[in-house]
Amino acid sequence: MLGEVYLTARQNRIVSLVLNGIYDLEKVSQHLGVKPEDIMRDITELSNKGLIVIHREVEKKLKITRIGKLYMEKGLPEKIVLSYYNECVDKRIEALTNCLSEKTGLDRDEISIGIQYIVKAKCGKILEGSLILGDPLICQQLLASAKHVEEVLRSIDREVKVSEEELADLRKRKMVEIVEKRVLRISPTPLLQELASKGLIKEKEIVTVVKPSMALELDKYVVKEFDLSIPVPRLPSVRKHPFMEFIDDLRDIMVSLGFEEVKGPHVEAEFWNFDVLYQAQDHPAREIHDTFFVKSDARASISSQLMERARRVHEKGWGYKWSPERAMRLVLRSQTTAVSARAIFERGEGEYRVFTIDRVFRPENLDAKHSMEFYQLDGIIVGKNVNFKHLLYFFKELAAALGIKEVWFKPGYFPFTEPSVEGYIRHPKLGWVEVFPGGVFRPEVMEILGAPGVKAVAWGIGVDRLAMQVLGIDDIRLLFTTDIEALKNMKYLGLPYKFSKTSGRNVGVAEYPQ
Ligand SMILES: N[C@@H](Cc1ccccc1)C(=O)O
Repeated sequence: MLGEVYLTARQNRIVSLVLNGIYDLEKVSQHLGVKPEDIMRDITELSNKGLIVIHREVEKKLKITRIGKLYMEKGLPEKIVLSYYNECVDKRIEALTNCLSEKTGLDRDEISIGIQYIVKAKCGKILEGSLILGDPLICQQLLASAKHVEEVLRSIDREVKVSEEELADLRKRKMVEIVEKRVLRISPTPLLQELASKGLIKEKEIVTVVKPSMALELDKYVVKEFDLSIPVPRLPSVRKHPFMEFIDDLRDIMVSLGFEEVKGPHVEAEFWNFDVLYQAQDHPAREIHDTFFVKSDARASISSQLMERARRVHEKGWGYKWSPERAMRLVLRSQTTAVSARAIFERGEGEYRVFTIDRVFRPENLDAKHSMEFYQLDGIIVGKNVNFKHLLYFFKELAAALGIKEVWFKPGYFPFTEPSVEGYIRHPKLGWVEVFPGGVFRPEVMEILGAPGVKAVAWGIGVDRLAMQVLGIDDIRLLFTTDIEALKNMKYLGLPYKFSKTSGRNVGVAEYPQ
């Protein structure tokens, strides 16, 4: 005999949606005006009661890429080139590209792609460096097929099915991509259908605690029974990203060595990134590494007294006309030495040690050893009697704390330090890698920063390279990966003195400098 089944109001609504053929969990949750994850508990309970079945599926969906969206909005580049071709007088590729780009707002790369398609389709050819259109019939065909592609894009956008052939072309041109989506579907069981048809599904308030106030109308409620036999879901244990763990440990080491942590902005004035470091505005040393410039009219504000000091020191030392306008422009900081400089300016004379661990940005081509953004650990030791030996000692001390046995030093060059040093450590696969650049800040730097005559040793350590050594990886991209499998394989055992002998990592103690 089937008995009555009690459901909460929400479970009852879910059940009636499912009985009406709405199986997609996302749609069900939309009907209820909540997020899918909010009804997971109800879904599990309904499934435990044998009323619904949960199906987990992977659905392939088409996604329009950034390029696809651009083409949908502006039209395919070949169409644009053809439609505006007559409006540009100079048909030489360079001039034509500029003209079309100006007229249409499409960037030059896209215009070039348009021209390539026109040539490939034989609607035009390049004669003596100019694009000359040919057979109008062929161009008409090209236009028609471009329009068709745009229509296909719009169909995909409206989630209308398109043919494999049509798709192939769009995928080749990277207008769409296939993304996999995990979807949950639920369907009614025969039991549910039977209960529903006999009107045995009842809605009640389901409570876990009976309060005295309910005593008089107990039949309004159902007290929920706990089913302790249901296995609890096993969640993967959550842990910090190994690279972040390593950075935390680095921070710990710095603090234990008596350093105070400071922070500075990612968007920085050229002034702090270069000028205070005595990197001449007209000198290639300024481009010792490439820099991302911020496309904006915004300018930094810097005290005029400080600017004046920078001007005086630059003009006296380098003999050129220093430009305050240039100094006020904004960049993505290319070195955290900007933060060290700010710290000296704020603290002035006296004795102190500060450090910062943070991201810097440089336009590099991404490969195993280079990334456009990476971490640096910059620090300074400031005081009247600080000297170069303190710097070498610091590097050795840090290496020792990290369990790195070999450090090799050679003289180096940096525009703002003299003397300068480059310290190398040995990576099992990559060989000797430079991770410890540093030096004594030049007197000019200290003068600009308002601490004339004070000594400071400074460094800017490549944290990522250090991490590659410590984490045993040989590709910098892995440090930023979100691929769980790759992350599982990345073992960070912690600092040498933090793990037990049984953990298997065998590190020796670094030798201290004499
Ligand atoms: N900022 C330098 C490193 C450095 C910092 C401080 C002193 C000397 C060198 C770089 O990024 O290459």
